[in-house]
Amino acid sequence: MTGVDPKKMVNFYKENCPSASEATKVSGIGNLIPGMTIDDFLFDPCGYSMNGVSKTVPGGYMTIHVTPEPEFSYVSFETNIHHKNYKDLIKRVVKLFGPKQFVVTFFSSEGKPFIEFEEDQTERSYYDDYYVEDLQVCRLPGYDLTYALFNRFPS
Ligand SMILES: C[S@@+](CC[C@H](N)C(=O)[O-])C[C@H]1O[C@@H](n2cnc3c(N)ncnc32)[C@H](O)[C@@H]1O
Repeated sequence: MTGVDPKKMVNFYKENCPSASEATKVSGIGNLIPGMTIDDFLFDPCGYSMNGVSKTVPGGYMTIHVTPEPEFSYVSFETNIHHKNYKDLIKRVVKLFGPKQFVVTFFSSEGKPFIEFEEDQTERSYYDDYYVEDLQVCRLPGYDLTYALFNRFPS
């Protein structure tokens, strides 16, 4: 995610937030995926990283890194935890950070690419306030990789 909303970045500055666990809580990161043991870190003067391991899904993890400086703001999110509805998960992640642009890379070994966007390739698909700028589906041996680039509309 790039061009993230500066108002949503205030929690990732030490002068505004007393601790990493507070940043995890007030930013909403702590509620993204339930049942995680979280190891989080707030850099000085700003910046945030967290790694979470699932208490219930063996080997399940999530990780988030936040670079809040407005000149080059960037947030990454990654998880291997299976979700019935990835569209909903991505929507919730994007809402926490309000980026101007974001990229989704989606790996699936179940023969199911990121279907919600693959179905509508004739016109630009919309996703809340975002449109799909680019969409590529690579069918690789044993898994599919979907790449999608989203831009906020109007940009
Ligand atoms: C969260 S770290 C992670 C960077 C990594 N490239 C990523 O996105 O996975 C980047 C943020 O932490 C801040 N930061 C402060 N001290 C740092 C340090 N010693 N090493 C790395 N980042 C630091 C940077 O200014 C930036 O806002």
